[in-house]
Amino acid sequence: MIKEQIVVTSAQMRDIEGRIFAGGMPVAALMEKVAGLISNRLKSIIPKDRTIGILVGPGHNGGDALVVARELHFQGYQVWIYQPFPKLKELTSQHLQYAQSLGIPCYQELAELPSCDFLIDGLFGFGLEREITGNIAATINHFNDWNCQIFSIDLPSGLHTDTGEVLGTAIRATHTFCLGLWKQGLLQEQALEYIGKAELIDFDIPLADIHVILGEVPKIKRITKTTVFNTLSLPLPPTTHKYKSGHLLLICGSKRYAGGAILTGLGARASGVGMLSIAVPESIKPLLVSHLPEALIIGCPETETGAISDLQLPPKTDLSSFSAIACGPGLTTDATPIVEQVINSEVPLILDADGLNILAQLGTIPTLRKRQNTTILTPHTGEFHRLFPDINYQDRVKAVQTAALQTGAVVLLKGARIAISNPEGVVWINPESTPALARGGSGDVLTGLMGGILARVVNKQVNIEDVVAAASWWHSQGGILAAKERTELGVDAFTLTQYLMRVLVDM
Ligand SMILES: NC(=O)C1=CN([C@@H]2O[C@H](COP(=O)(O)OP(=O)(O)OC[C@H]3O[C@@H](n4cnc5c(N)ncnc54)[C@H](OP(=O)(O)O)[C@@H]3O)[C@@H](O)[C@H]2O)[C@@H](O)CC1
Ligand SMILES: Nc1ncnc2c1ncn2[C@@H]1O[C@H](COP(=O)(O)OP(=O)(O)O)[C@@H](O)[C@H]1O
Ligand SMILES: [K+]
Repeated sequence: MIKEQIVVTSAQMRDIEGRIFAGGMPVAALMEKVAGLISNRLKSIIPKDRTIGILVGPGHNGGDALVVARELHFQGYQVWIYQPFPKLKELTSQHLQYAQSLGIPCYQELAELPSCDFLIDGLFGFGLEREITGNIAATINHFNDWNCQIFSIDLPSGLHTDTGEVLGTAIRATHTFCLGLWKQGLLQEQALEYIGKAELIDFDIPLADIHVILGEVPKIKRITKTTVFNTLSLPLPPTTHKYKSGHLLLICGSKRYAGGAILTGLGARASGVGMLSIAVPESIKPLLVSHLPEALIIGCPETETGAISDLQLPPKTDLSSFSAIACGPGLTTDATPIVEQVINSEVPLILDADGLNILAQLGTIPTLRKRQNTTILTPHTGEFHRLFPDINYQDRVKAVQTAALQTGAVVLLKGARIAISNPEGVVWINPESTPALARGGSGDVLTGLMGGILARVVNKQVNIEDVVAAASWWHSQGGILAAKERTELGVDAFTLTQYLMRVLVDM
């Protein structure tokens, strides 16, 4: 387990910190070390002739900020300190006293503050547990209106360390230096507008202490390139053949939503799956053949509305012939019997889009638990709400854990920060993405890609949540790469499919 993958709550961080101190590390020494690393990072970013305002809170986040102030002062920066609190923790108070003795200007009143080019936010860290109100709230809003870059220490002051919720108000940082281990709140969607560019400052927390608190395999993890690479099962064995690289059945599309089937197929193509079969209504079969000549397109009888009415598989084939099924994009809700049929099969199954809407209509979510094989559900927030109206998705990590526990499925909640949970509550969070993906059809691409990876590796002793994580990461990285080359407006879903392979090339 690498540190970049580990995610902690404030209680876990406090326990880990407690072990370090109990082991003999002096608190002041650790603060000195951490703040030294932050100062070095700032020196590499901020030119020497700039003025830096340091915002100091009552706890050790404020203490970190004061050590940073002192170090930057010695490096020749113009520094001032703003400290509005009547009472400080002892160590913080000592650092303030020393900064004052060095002649660093210290202010308690907003009105007295000189201007500056950069702000360092050391108001609150993981010790913030209640709403910020009154003067302090007004102060934070005031600094947000200064048009300058803000570097937050540990996390933007005002964010809940675990949920990323704004507690009253919060600093809108342009950069966040997360200390030691990733705090869960920084990976939650609602924190996104506040954290800017986030990076981890690794201050050598012993792995042994982490393992004692989080277990050998932590439950909540951040997806990294390494996770993905291990799951993709590369390089291919030299003697492989097409049926050893998985056979995916996609069930998707309707006369109304033919494009969704093409996009799902192109997503699956990018996965490198050995065999791809795509069941669609008969009337759109020629269209699919023209876009995916390598796939076996199964034209099915259709309803009057142009949805699949009967899954007519080729002779000598039944659902168990496939390594995995991905079902849903573009089906319309007229394909209800098909969704019931795949749920009743014993094949590893991904349900997306109308597959989920039908599931919600059927009201048979608990029957998913009876499935003998893997089930993966990939709702966006609207679909999630239809499926799980009683689950509050404000804390997305808790929400996916609850949904996975209820269904026995691996649940992926889409959005700017995808969260994935297996029924045991093992969570992956996708830490990087791009709003360029917020366009119709990009979810269809994800379903196809995930289906293909699942079919390829399902019999290779991989964890299913790792497969889902790998697909999410790959999909997001495709979006990021495409947006870099084509701008955020240039990433339509078809274009996205063309960038997926490039992600692997660059890996
Ligand atoms: N973990 C590590 O290994 C290391 C951690 N380090 C650093 O320590 C930070 C955590 O420090 P921390 O525990 O002192 O808490 P912190 O976030 O500074 O603030 C809590 C203070 O705020 C107050 N307060 C709370 N809510 C309030 C409100 N709404 N309005 C007003 N006041 C409020 C509360 O006082 P209270 O009134 O509750 O007594 C308390 O005094 C951490 O983020 C990191 O930067 C590094 O130095 C070394 C390595
Ligand atoms: N703001 C955003 N930032 C990053 N990714 C996003 C954002 N909004 C949506 N996405 C991603 O785009 C995809 C959209 O999927 P979905 O809503 O199912 O679209 P569709 O059904 O039209 O294909 C998901 O992978 C989702 O995580
Ligand atoms: K902070």
